[in-house]
Formats: sequence, C-alpha cells, structure tokens
Amino acid sequence: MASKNTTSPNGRQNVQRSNRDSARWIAGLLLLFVGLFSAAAVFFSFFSWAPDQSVLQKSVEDRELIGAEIENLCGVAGARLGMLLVDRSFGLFGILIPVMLVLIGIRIIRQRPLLVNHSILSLFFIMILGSLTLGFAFADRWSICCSTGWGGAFGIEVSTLLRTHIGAVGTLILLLGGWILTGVFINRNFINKVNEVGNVMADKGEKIVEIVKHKVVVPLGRVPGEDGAITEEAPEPAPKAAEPAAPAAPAAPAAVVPEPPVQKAAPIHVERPAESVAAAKATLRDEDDDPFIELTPDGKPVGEVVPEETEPQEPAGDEEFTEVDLSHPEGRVVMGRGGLIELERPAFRPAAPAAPVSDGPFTEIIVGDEPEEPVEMRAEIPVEVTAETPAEVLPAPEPQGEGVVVTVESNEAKLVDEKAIPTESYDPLKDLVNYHKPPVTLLEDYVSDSEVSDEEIFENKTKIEETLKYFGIPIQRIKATVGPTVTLYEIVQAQGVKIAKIQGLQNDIAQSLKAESGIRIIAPIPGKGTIGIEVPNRNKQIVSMYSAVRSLRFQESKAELPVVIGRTIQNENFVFDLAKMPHLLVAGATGQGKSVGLNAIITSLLYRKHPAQLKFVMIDPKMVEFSLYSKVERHFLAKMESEDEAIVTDPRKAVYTLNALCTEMDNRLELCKKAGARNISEYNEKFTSRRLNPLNGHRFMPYIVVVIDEFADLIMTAKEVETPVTRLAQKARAIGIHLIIATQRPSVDVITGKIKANFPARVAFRVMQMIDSRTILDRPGADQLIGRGDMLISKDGELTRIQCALVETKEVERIVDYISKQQGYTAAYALPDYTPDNGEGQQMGSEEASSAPLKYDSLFSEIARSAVQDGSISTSMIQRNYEVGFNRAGRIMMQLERAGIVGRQQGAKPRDILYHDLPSLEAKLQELGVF
Ligand SMILES: Nc1ncnc2c1ncn2[C@@H]1O[C@H](COP(=O)(O)OP(=O)(O)OP(=O)(O)O)[C@@H](O)[C@H]1O
Repeated sequence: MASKNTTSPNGRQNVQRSNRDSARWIAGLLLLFVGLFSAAAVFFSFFSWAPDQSVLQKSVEDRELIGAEIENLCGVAGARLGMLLVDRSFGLFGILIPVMLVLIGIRIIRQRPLLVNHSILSLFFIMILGSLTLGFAFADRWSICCSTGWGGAFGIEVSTLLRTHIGAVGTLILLLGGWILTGVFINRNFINKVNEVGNVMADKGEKIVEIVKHKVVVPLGRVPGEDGAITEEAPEPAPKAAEPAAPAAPAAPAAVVPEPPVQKAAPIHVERPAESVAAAKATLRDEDDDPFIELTPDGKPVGEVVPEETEPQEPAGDEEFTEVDLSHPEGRVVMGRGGLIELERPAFRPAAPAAPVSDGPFTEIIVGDEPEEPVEMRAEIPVEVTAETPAEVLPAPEPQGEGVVVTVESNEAKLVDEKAIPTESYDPLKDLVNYHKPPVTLLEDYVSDSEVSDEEIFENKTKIEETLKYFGIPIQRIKATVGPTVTLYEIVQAQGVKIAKIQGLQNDIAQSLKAESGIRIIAPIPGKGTIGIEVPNRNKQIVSMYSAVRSLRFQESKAELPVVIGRTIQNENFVFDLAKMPHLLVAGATGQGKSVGLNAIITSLLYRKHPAQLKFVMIDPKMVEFSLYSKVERHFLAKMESEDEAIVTDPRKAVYTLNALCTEMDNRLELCKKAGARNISEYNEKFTSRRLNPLNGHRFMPYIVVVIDEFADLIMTAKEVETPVTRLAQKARAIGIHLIIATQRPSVDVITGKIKANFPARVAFRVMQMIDSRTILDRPGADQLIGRGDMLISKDGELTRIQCALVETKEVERIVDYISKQQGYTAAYALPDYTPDNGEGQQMGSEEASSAPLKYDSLFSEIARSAVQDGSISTSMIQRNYEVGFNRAGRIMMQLERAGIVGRQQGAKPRDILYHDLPSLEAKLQELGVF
C-alpha cells in the first residue's frame, strides 16, 4: 500500500529550509550582540584594566570586605573578557575580535556565505600582524592599556620566539613582508603604492649618485664623458653666463644699443620640442648650476658667443628670466626656468612684426585669432608663437625697426610629474560611488501551498507503466523528479526496446494521464540514455523572483551579464550569461508569460549590475510594457541624444535608434581595433588599467542590452528594421551589445532566416501551433507547454524546460523607484544621433517620414534668422556660437536643409542660404509653425 502522507518531498524541503533560515537568523543576531558586548568590554578595559585586575585577583569575599568594585562598565564579565582578548591574546589589536564577531553576525543575518569573506580575513591578518609587530617593538615595556604590553601575550611570545630563531632582522623582514602581503590582500592597488615607494627610493638613489658625481668626482678632475663614462680630463672652464665672454662674432648691434625701458606688452611665446630645449639646457647644466639659461640669438649658450661688449648682463639666477641679446638692435632673448621663449617689446615702439620670427623652417606663428594683423597693432593682446623649431635654428629677426626686446622661454612640452600620474586602476563605479543595488526585499516572496502529493506521483507512475505495458514496452525502473510545473518521470526501459517506439506514444500517455497538454517526451534524456516523460502537476507552483535572485547560484555567478530566469524541473535555479548567449529570441502566444519573462531578465540584470556597467535600450511598440523603466533613464537607459523619450515606442524612431546602435557598434569596434582588444572585456580591462588614453577617444564601455517587445508589430510597420537588427546580431556581440527580441507571432515573415541565423539562443513560451514551435525552436515542444511562465530555452540545440520566475509589475515599480531615488547620471547614456537620408525617410512609407522633421530644435528659428542675416552657416559655427554638441548642431543643420532654408552640403563648399531676406524667412517659419 502506498503511503498516504500528503506532504511532498518538495514541501518538506521548503519547511526545512524556512526552519533553517530562522535558526540562522537567530544565531546571527546572538553573535551580533555578543560582538557588540565584547567590543564595549574591550574598549572600557583599555581604561580600567589596572584597577580591575587588582580587584579580580581578590576573592569575592575580600572584594565585598573592602568594597572594591570593578570599573569596567561591562562589569566583571567585561573586565574578564577584556583581560582575555587584550592581555592574554592580541593586545591592542584584540579589539578586532569583537569587530569580526559583529561582521560575522551581520553576514549570518543577511544570509551571506561566511567561508571566504574578504573583510573578515583582512581583519584577521591585521590582528595577527599588529599584535606581532607591537610585541616585537615594545615587548612588555609599555603597559598603557593592558598589563602584558601592547602586543598582548600572543604578540610578545610569538615575536620572542621568532627573534630567538631568526633574529631581530629576520623578524623585521618577516613582519614587513607580512604587512605588504596583507596590504595587497586588502587592496590590489597597494602593489602600485609599493612600486611608487620603490621608484621614489630608486630616484633618490640616482640623485645621490649624481650628487656624488658632481660634488665629489668632478672636483677631483674626473668628468663624465658623453656616454656618461668618467674620464680623467677636466674640461676647459666654461665662461659664466654673467661674465663677459670673448667675442666669437662681430659685435651684434644689440650689444651696443642701450636697453630701452621694457614694458611687457605683447610677449610672444615660442613653443618648441622638449628635446631641443633639454639639449640646450643640458649643454649649460654642467657649466653652471644657475637654473637660468642664457641664449644668444642663434640659440647658443650666451657664454660662447656673446661679445664682450654686450651690455652688462643682469646677474642670472635671481631673475625670472635670463636675458640674452639677439642680433636685433634692441632685441633680447630670455630663457626662463619654465623654458618658454618670449619676445618682449617696449610699448609704443615700432616692433618687429611676428612674421620674421616665423620664417624659420618649422615655425608656426599664431598671433591671437587673426594672424594677418600686425603685432604692433595688438599691443594689449598676448601673442603666441608656436615653434617646432629648436632654439638653435630660430632665425634671428632682420634688423628692422627698433626697440624689440625678445624674451625667450623655451616651452618645454609640459610633462606631468611622474608621481602625479595616477597608477591605480580606473574604477567606472566611482562615477556613482554611493549607488546601492536594490535590496531583494523589494520582491515578493510568493509562498505556494500547492504541492505535488505522493499520491499524485504514484498515480501518474502507475498510469505510465500501464500504458507502456499495454503497448508491449516493459520497463525496469521509474524515477520521479518534482519540479515547480511538471514532474519528470525518468524511465529506464528494458533492454532491446526502441526509443522511437516510446516517442510515438506521446498522445496515448497524455490520454491515459488525462492531461490536455504539457506532456513532453524526451527520448533519450541528453547524457543519460533514459527516457523522460514530463507530466504537468495538478497544482503549479509559483517560482518567485525573490527566491531566484536570492539563490547562491545567481549571487555567486561570475557571468558578465548574469540572468536568473526561473527554475528547472530539477528545482535548480537556471542562471545564464546573456553576454554568452549572445542574443535572445523570445516567442510565445499572448498571455503565456513573455512580458513577465522579459521583466525577469531585466530585473536580474538590475540586481547585479551597476549603472556604469550596463545600459538598456528599450523598444516597446505596445507602449505600455516598458514605460515604468523610464524612471531609471539616468541610471540604466541609453537613447539617441536628440530623443526626448528613452523608451522608444514609435516604429520610425525604433529604426533610427537601431541604426544609432549600429553607429555605436562601429565606433566601439573601431576603438577596440585601435586598442588592440578583441572584445569588450579585453578593452575595458585595458581601459581600467589605464593603458588606453581617453584623449584618444577611449572610454569605458558599458554593456548595452537592447530589448524589443512585439518585434512582429515593428517589422510589419518598418520592414527596414531588419537590416540594423541583422547587423547588430552579426557583429555587436564582441563589443557588448546584446539583443533580446520578443514576439507573439514567431512566423517566418517575422523571424526571418537572417535573424534566426544570428540568434542561437531562443526562448519559447507556449505557442498554439506546432509550426510556430518549429519556427522558434526548430522542433515541436513549445506547443505542448502549459502556459503561465512554462517555457523552453534552447541553446546550441539543447532544450531545457523552465518555470519562469514571476515578477509582477508592482515589484518592478518598487525596484525602479528604489533606483530612481538614488543619484544618477545627468542624462541617459547618449547614443550617436542617426539622421536618415531622404531616401531612407521615404522608405518608411509614411508621408511624414519624408517631409521635414516633426519637431524642430528650440534653437531652429534663431539659427535660421542668423544664417539669413549673416549669409553663411556651418555646423561648426552652430556649435561654436550656440555652445551645442556636434550631434545637435548636425541635427539642426539637417532640419534647416529639410525646411529648404539652407542648401545641401556640397563637398567642402559652404552651404547656400536659400532665403535672402528676413521677411520671407519669417513667412517660412510661420508656415513651419516655428517662431
Ligand atoms: N512565470 C509566471 N508565473 C506565474 N504566472 C505567470 C508567469 N508568467 C505569466 N504569468 C501569468 O500570466 C499572465 C500573462 O503574462 P504576460 O503578461 O507575461 O503574458 P504575455 O505573453 O506578455 O502576453 P502579451 O503578449 O499579451 O503581453 C500574467 O499576468 C500572470 O498572471
């Protein structure tokens, strides 16, 4: 007789699980309180250990007799605990034991795994090392906070032991190594810090060697040769810059002309390559410690060429600039410490035009904004000369005009101090550092009391056995696995029975089990060789998103885009990596759970990803499914810059958005190519480890998940949607763009061959006809599902039956509310704007699409007026004058073109303005409805 126990194994499991959870929670809370009490006890013991210890040494009677009381605010227990954790254990660092207890308690309450918790392990290492270090450093010398010494009994004894065996130096090195390893364990960036210290020490070492060379070796008559080798020959003493030098050339006029009163009116900065300046400096460095470098007009150090008659040089060193005569009558070149070459001219004197300075072979002169304007006309405007010419080849100005004083600063390429260059990894999450992922408590924990009874299982097993026997198929064994929706009866058939024979009995078995649908025969079960018969349970269980998100499998998943979609027949949470799928096709008849499935996918991702890591593009022709996600626009959504709404509901805009995604894909592929990365993970890894320069356009790439609901509606109204979808499906996986396409009608005109070929992963909810099942899964099965979240997922030809997790609209609302209340980015993630050319616009089939855009930019009329008034326009002009981005400027230009106000772009030529007077433009604007 079969057991009549009505509690199923499943139910028992649930009850056991909930009892375990409660016990865990209580244990966690107890530990938390013990930890808090211990922390307080240890803290107070730091102040009261001395009197308390003498009190504790006395018997209770003695204490009462003399009225001695414990001072620790946690009483006798506190004083003893303090003694135990501080004196007898880890000294000052004994306080970390209660801290660890508190952390463990919290983790138990929050149902977190304990074994390898990083923070607790870190604290543990710190405690051991800290105690050892203090024990080693102070032994039992100081007893400010406890009787044994700062390191506690453990620290003192173990360090003494180490000292005995490996000596003081060995112990010191061991401790240093231990601290470094602990630092690295706590934060991997610590490696960089260690490297930095190493570099600083290496630099210091080099400097010391330099100083020794200059101060000790050189005075001894040994000088470094060009190759750095030390030779015995002493060089000719170089003339000091300030000293009059022997004439090397006919006296330059500048040498005899008295220096005019200098007014720093229009300095000319000459920028040149760092090497030349460095070379010039290097020539001088060895001659004089003076930080200022004097140059002659031909760029040579002043001591070598400046004639003796040169006007007395002001003592270099205390000046901001060292002045050097040019051959110009009144010119002077001054090279300052910063290395910028500057031309100083006396005010109100005819100055040398900038042009001669620029005549050098590589000299580029930028004279304010207007290069053609003579320098002397611009006395108030700082004049910049950018020269790629080394100082040595800078031609001296022809002696024309007079009174020009040239101050030369060699503009060294500005180098950031090497220590100021960030060495730690770039952390994209720091953008929203306070972002908290939604707590799981926002989800509903649906408790199902509908369970599969043992009776039901036994009945089904008997019926299956009888039916098979009736058709002459003997079986050896049957095993039942109860799932949330169906129970799998696994049959081991007698030897010699053909699998196909059982497969053909699907309808007969269904009839005998009186099940209208839901019976599915898996023959054989992959990897097992047995035959599976899935029979729907009389009462289905709800799989809550709450339990799915809480599952260890999901929480510990290392996937890039982890998704927990529901539970398999074996009652295991089914977790997959969307990044590896890499796209998903979702089909199912109306009301069978598609939208819930999509929400489960989106919710999973929201629970695991940070806004910096993931963006969604949501296309919702039904207009209602995704509207609630608009609240997280600034956190998790991406849209074209020109779009107002982040959730795309208009089929025409859906096409634009998908094309914009193609542009984003192309941009990302280009960036990956430049970076030498094969995929988004490699690229982001390079970017975060600062191996890619943002100045070269590199940026951190978040994953983009594109969710399209009702694809059938979309492709029917905008056939051209197929092209971008196929392109994305073919190429976007590597750079982190993944598509999820859902449709009610999985017919071949919707899921075309091109699309299907690029979607190896498919999800099927119940469909009404076998043909639909074949379209989506390439085989029957989806027509045999029982609906309400019962689904099949096919990946690489393998089919898994899953009960989709239920996440209701109200739960999604709570999650998006939680996220939206947190700080987000200033706007949605911007996709490059896509502007269709006219041809494409006409293809849309609607008149509206080919005519001027529906909505004009708010700057449209203002820019149109200014274009007509000025008679010219360009995108860059719009950008500059109105401080708008390139995309917006381009869009406004496109709107002007479509409105017939400006002509088409013709190569590099400026666009024609098609209106020549404001009244006719105003009439046009009125006609367009823009004022
Ligand atoms: N996983 C599930 N568990 C329990 N019930 C579910 C599940 N999925 C769906 N249902 C039930 O089925 C109903 C319809 O689901 P859903 O709205 O997802 O269907 P749909 O396929 O998106 O339909 P349509 O295409 O018409 O929008 C839900 O309101 C819910 O009651």
